[in-house]
Amino acid sequence: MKEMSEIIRVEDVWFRYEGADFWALKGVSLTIKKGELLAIIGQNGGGKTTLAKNLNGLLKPTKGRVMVDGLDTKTTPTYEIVKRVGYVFQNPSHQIFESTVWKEVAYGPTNLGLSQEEVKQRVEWAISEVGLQGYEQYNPYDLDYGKMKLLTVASVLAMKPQVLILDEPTTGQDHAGRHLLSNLSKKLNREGFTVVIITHDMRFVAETVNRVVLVSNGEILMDGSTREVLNAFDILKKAAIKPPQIVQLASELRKKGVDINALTVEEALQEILKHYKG
Ligand SMILES: Nc1ncnc2c1ncn2[C@@H]1O[C@H](COP(=O)(O)OP(=O)(O)OP(=O)(O)O)[C@@H](O)[C@H]1O
Repeated sequence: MKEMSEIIRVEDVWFRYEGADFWALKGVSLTIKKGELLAIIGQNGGGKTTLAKNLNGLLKPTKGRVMVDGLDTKTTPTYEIVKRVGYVFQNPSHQIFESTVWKEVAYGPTNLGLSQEEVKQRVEWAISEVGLQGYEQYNPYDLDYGKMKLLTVASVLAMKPQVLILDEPTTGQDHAGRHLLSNLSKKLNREGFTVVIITHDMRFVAETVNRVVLVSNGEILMDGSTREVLNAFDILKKAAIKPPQIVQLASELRKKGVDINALTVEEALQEILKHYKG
């Protein structure tokens, strides 16, 4: 297998918000390799967003350091970091401020100082990546919530960052929207983007990512494959997280001697059919 090189390294990071009397991050260390598709999970207030904002230089560690593509976020201008690590905010209205979809997506690449032709190519590419062709002249606020979310992804993609951070992408999404975002995350990852998803949506995690970092109370409780972490019931419980129902069902079935290790409905279906057909 091809050795993946490192894109982000978090070294013993401690973070305290100005004026706060507690540490939001307490000695977090983490390495993210190019081409990974991972989730940072944890209960509300555990430190996920604080960690994610330290990954793209929006926040700088109080102690310790974060290296992005070999650059120390504390001593490198933030725009150099933001160019490499794009952040899609949880709430689209915190990110959208132009009057059309086209202008919104063009904003980032224009600010990078690219030629008009290059901006045009990037906008067309980013809009088609997320499937918003035909909506270029819409006012972003006339789009439904799911499409608004796709627009914020396109705006960040148009900057062609190496890493894409999606903060709680499934909040406010219906089933179809969640499915679309899961497929989009996987597609972008296949195309070479490193994708980091911050979420407490365990079903989305099971369906989407390969690696899971569990953050609780400002610390990393576990870092492993999706299958390992979602099956570590005792550790998840410490972080007040319930594994997806399919994972719980598979665990109960294993106790009864049924050989099943599914994370998703599709996997369970395949394993069950194999059993019956075999
Ligand atoms: N601007 C701020 N000033 C002071 N404290 C903050 C600030 N933002 C977050 N915190 C605190 O830092 C801790 C970690 O918050 P953080 O937002 O990183 O958690 P989270 O896991 O992302 O939670 P959520 O899912 O609710 O976003 C919490 O105790 C939170 O109240």
